[in-house]
Amino acid sequence: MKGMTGVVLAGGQSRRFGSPKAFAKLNGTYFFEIAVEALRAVVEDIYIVSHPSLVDCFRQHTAEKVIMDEERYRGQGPLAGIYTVMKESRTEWIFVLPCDMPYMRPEVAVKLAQYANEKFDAVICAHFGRIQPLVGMYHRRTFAQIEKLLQAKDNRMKSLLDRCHVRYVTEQDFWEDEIVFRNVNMPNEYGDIVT
Ligand SMILES: Nc1nc2c(ncn2[C@@H]2O[C@H](COP(=O)(O)OP(=O)(O)OP(=O)(O)O)[C@@H](O)[C@H]2O)c(=O)[nH]1
Ligand SMILES: [Mg+2]
Repeated sequence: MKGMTGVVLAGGQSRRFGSPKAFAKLNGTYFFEIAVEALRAVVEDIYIVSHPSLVDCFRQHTAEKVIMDEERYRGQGPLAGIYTVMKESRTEWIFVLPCDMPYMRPEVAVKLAQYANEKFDAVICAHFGRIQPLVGMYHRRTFAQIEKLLQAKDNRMKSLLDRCHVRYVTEQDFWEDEIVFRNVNMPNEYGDIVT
């Protein structure tokens, strides 16, 4: 879709996982590639936003753009990643996915993208009663608010959503298997994942 930039959030430390989650594999595919493939179904331009220790590794494994969280907000979590890509890109919307949802599918991105609507600041998956702030679209007009939160060291995605006009997309809008929203935190959570 024109007017939308894709973002793979991959700047976490994977402390609980023990090795970089972006490079864990499901059925032979790196986790980050699963997110890239899902985004590719809806956007032309994709950024992987990570931290200095992983940039070289990403560049060896992908032709996508790889950038680092803006230095002044580094370590402040996904909000810093979103901020960085909004600064780098020009589109009205950015479509965010985390690098640790290996069951994510392109169809989810396609269906969610249909809910992009100028009336809202953010359009976020909230299937089965669980808000997924890292599976959704953020309008550029949220940039100033994001910056304000980062400056105040309030890094919670919830703080941003509380200050935005959000369209929560649920199973009543489109049905999806619960599994697609599973995010991996520990190495032994699921049997089919290879670290
Ligand atoms: N760009 C960016 N992404 C982040 C940052 N912190 C977390 N993420 C990403 O946000 C998603 C969810 O984060 P977590 O589940 O906490 O992953 P994590 O921080 O790597 O793992 P832990 O160290 O165990 O908390 C993952 O895709 C992370 O890579 C950050 O500071 N910058
Ligand atoms: Mg974390």
